[in-house]
Amino acid sequence: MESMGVLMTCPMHSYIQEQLAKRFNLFKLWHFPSFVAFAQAHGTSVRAVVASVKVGVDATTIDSLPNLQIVSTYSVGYDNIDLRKCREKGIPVTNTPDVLTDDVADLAIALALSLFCTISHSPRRNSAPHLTPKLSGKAVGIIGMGRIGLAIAKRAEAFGCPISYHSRSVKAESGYRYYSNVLDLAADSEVLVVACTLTHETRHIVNRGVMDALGPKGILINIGRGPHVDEPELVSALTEGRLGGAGLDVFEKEPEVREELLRLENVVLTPHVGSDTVETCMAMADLVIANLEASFLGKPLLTPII
Ligand SMILES: O=CC(=O)O
Repeated sequence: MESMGVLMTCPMHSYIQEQLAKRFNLFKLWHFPSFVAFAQAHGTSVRAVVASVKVGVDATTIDSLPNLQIVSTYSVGYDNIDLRKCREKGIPVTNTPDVLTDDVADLAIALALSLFCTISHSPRRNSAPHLTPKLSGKAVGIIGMGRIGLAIAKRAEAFGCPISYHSRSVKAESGYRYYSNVLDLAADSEVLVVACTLTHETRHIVNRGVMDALGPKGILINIGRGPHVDEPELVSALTEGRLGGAGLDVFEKEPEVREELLRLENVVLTPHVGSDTVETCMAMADLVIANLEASFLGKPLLTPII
């Protein structure tokens, strides 16, 4: 398959870059002065685009690659892929579900533990005694009860936390308490975790009202997407003490992080690294490659979104 043109939209981890380069005719978009320059020189050679959370695939890209037959994103989220355009052109899109679920759920718990137990800024031994609230037993509300939401719930259950959730539909088999309304979920939660897909409907699902309902002792954890949370409102709520704290892996305008968030004491931040473990990045890369190979061989795709 060495002749198959595969375009990477941005730098990714070394393993996926090496594996793609071994198997296909790999084009790295960032080595070209512009997309237009790339498309003029190589547009007709491209059979697949590999995207990531950093750089997705827009309608112009899809329209400029006449032989494109698959878009495969090295991520579970696909909010930065123009699905409407892909559907219109009959181009399938794949993502990397399941393989990263554990890592993202682990990070959600790590952020919560870090905030509650102030691990990340624990007092020096000889400073005044400083007590923190405990995580065990706190009421946890989860927005989104998909694979990742469920994995977070299982972990939080092990801490003795009662679990409630909001999602598009009731997941009766989960056995957790369902809220049709995020505001009510927040009011009854001490920790609110955002774990849903980013869509038009879930943009700013955590707004001022939700933050106020969570309250001055409440903790917000976001391992979903930055735009799920109204960030200026988050900064105000944290600064004014209307919200207890926030653990954030994602931000509204990545890779930028609001200056105010960096200065706040009741905040723990990680730079969108929810799936960045060695094992998971390899499994994600292998899944991207397996989808590309299936597409090139005319076989069924492993993890199609459309
Ligand atoms: O954010 C990470 C992903 O969507 O995989």
